[in-house]
Amino acid sequence: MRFVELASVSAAVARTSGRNAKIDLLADALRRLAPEELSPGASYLSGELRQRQTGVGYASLRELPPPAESPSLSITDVDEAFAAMARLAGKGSQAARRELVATLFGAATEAERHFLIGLLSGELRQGAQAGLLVDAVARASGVPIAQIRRALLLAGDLKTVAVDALTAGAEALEAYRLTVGRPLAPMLAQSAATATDALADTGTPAAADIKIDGVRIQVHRDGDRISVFSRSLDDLTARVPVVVEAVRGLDVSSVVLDGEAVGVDDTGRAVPFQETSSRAARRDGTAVLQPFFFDILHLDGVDLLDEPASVRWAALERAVPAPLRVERTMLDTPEEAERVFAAAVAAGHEGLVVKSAAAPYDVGRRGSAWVKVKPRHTLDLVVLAVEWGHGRRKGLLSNLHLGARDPETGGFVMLGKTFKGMTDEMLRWQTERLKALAVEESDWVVKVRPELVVEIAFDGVQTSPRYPGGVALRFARVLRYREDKRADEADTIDAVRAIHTGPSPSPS
Ligand SMILES: Nc1ncnc2c1ncn2[C@@H]1O[C@H](COP(=O)(O)OP(=O)(O)OP(=O)(O)O)[C@@H](O)[C@H]1O
Repeated sequence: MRFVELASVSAAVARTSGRNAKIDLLADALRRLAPEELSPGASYLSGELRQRQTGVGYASLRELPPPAESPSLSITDVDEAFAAMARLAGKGSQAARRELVATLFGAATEAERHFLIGLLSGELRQGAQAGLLVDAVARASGVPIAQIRRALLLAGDLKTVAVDALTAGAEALEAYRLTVGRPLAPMLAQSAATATDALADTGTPAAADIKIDGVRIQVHRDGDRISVFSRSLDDLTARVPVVVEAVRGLDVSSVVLDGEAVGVDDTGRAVPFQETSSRAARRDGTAVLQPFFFDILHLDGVDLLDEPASVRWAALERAVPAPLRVERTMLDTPEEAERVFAAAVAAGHEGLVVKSAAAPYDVGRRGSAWVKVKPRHTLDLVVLAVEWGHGRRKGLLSNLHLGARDPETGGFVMLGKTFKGMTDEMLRWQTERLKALAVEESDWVVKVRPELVVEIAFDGVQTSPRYPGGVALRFARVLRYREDKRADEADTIDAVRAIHTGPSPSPS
């Protein structure tokens, strides 16, 4: 396929409304790609290329030669050019890169350029686009979507999955295995309003775990090699020496553990989340974050992902001593669930995670096998804009405009504003952070790139013609920033509407 066709598919997807129609366009393009074009084609259609992978500076994109009159580039030409740019390093590489950019763009027509710049600037890199492509790979290959998703989470990269699904089919994907040392997307939890509802969702037998208010960790150990990954699969190893030493002390040869790390003070008590989160961000290895493990995905050469939770929990107890595990209580009745929940809240914990004893580890899924219950309901929203403060807050960015995710459009729907709940330190921090995300400013309002996720408490959701989604939050206030979450993981407008129309499960 010629590159111009890929560019026109991308433009058509952007123009088309409706998720299904977009997926059709992408699936059709995937079917038309030759086997050797599948990997770059899938990667570019998902907008996956990053500016930093190629090292191309924005400045060099402003001084381009005139565009070509007619298209001549193939997908392979473009991919080879990007690969050559990425290989450049050291002295003289800047000039060589500029030359490669000039050659590539000189051979590209206006339409192709638009797509190339979108790729290089990251503008095409939207969660929505990548999400659509996952569906498109399923549609084009005929492999069920659930299997594509699982393969994606195990392989960690859509290109590989697309190539295997389209050239070798379901069987090739079935052979994907967990690899010790390579992180996989962690299993996530749904929410319920009460412990009784949570148990109704999981079914019995189940267990109630204390919900630890820290940061998610996934620890891989292969012999002496230990790596720790975050919820978003970033490598945290150098930042959490206490976790590394705790896992080194286990009597195992290889293991993959899932858990939560939390800051503790001198007396061993957990510190507030904001402190844990800032300790996790320190790069100097001085952070004291204590691990509490709640699951095990691999032990001494045996994969446990597909085993029921009861089998994994028994393996966890064998491999990890009690002080390093979360507190877990087996549950049979709603009364027990309510009692354990009340005790957890009274002891100052964030809540419970109720877990089905029969379920496998659902890589990357938010299903009914794990259901969290908290005494307070919150939403994770995205900061869309912010207003300069007045009076005591003069010079600080204060009133946040909050949005929920709209999965249909890939955009955000504004739900209201708040300047409540922030400490002085948070105000200073958000001012710096939001200044860096600013895109335009007028009349005290600074519009920002929608990247920062903030956890909001509220008293309810009301109908409001003033806001575009028709709903607004009552008494919204900031609890904390969620730097471990990306904007495409924020709560959706549907979750907010579900609270409005109730009585349905609450969000986060
Ligand atoms: N015992 C536990 N079992 C599972 N997850 C736990 C446990 N204790 C704390 N957690 C944390 O709770 C999270 C589960 O909630 P969820 O999957 O919805 O992620 P989240 O949106 O980050 O959650 P929240 O916003 O409620 O903290 C896990 O990612 C993990 O970090």
